Amino acid sequence: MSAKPPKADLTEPTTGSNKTKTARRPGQLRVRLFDQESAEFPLANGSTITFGRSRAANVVISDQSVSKVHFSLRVVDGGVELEDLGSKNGTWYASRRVRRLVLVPGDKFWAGECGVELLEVGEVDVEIAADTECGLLFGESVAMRELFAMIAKLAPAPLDVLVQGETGTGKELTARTLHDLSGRRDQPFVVLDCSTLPSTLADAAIFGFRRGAFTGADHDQPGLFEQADGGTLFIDEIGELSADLQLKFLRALDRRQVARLGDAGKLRTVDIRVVAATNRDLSADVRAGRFREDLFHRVVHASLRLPPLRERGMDMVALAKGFLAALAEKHGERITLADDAKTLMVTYDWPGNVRELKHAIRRAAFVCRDRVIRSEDLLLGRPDGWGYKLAKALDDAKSHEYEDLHTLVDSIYLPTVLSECQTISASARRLGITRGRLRAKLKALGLHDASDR
Ligand SMILES: Nc1ncnc2c1ncn2[C@@H]1O[C@H](COP(=O)(O)OP(=O)(O)OP(=O)(O)O)[C@@H](O)[C@H]1O
Repeated sequence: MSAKPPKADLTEPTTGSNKTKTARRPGQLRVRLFDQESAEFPLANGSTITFGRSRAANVVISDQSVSKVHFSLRVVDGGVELEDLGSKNGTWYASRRVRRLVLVPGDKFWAGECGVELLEVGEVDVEIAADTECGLLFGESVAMRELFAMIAKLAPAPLDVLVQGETGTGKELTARTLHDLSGRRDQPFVVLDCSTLPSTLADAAIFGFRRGAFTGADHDQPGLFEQADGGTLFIDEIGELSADLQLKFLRALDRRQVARLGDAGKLRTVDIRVVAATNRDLSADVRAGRFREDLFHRVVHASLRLPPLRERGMDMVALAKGFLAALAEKHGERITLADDAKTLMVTYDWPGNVRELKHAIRRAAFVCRDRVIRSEDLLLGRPDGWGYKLAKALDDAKSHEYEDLHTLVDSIYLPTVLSECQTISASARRLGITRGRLRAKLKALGLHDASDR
């Protein structure tokens, strides 16, 4: 079986500059396992090093009291984060069992009975983009601009790319940017989302079918691989692929050929560049036998890691201003951020990353007073709050349009206000609208009962 690389993209990118600068960031950990020489471990931007007794760990410790994958170290703001990965004998610091802790050089801890000392966090020079924008992505932090420099290099290269990052960090936007900055930009960008593929329809959707291949197949239909011919196939959530599909993908990607259902004899050659994304640690899945190693190597010619928002310096504030500017452009209302809102944003964890920020800012823009967003308008970290429900509803509805958002805000926020204020008058006062207007809104939402109050 011959592996055919994707077509070389020789044309120059249309947007995004390749100008770079140099910056310094933490890039090396020096650690000593007790009774051993110290060892140095290089760190890619934001990456994690795992330690344990088995080969599944990045650093193997041969000590029976240490679990297979016992703990990890990762550079964060202000030190090195130690995380116990569910070990049997525990991770101990100052005689206390810990799950997560930020260490500074000189700190010692125990993994089971094995002592570990963090000696030094070394800095390295990295190349960062001079620009704070890269295609569709925005970021001022060193972490993001290091990524932009890498995207600018990889986009025109004939390489398949794996994009890793937590949910909402911008993986799809990155894939789109890789496409837009490549020579394939005038060709299709096709999305194949493995997490929403119903297994019964998966084969037909991905590989296409021939008329008569199954009941209801009344025409010939090319699958997603063929639809992406000449362009980019974005395989989202590739870690969710079933074992059966992993094998079929491997064959298709290896040969760069597909056969439609009911037409097995006819192989169709496709010229695609694959960009895959996952929020899982795919190499850990490979080590654990959940993901095929051969498929992993087939789709990972190069990989990009999107840092979580909490590791992007002050980017959340700059991004929030960008989202507000976009709203102002569309609706003519200029809304600003109060200092306490900025402080909250910088200290908050952002588990939903940029998506959570975007929703938080948009809904705050609706409910804030005097066109200023204050910390209480952001409703962060309150899973019981209407804001959280709204973010979830928005995600479910995949609706990002202002008008839809407006209705969604009303449908979730208004009943909450009503139940808190009890009467129409008090609710209208709280919302700063007339009783008549509130009644009309409730009626439009079909909330007649509530409007009777
Ligand atoms: N750096 C960025 N600049 C501007 N907008 C961004 C950035 N990153 C993400 N976004 C916005 O955040 C939202 C989530 O982005 P995207 O869908 O690309 O994330 P994802 O990592 O693919 O999410 P998931 O894992 O849940 O599929 C989108 O609305 C996107 O426009």
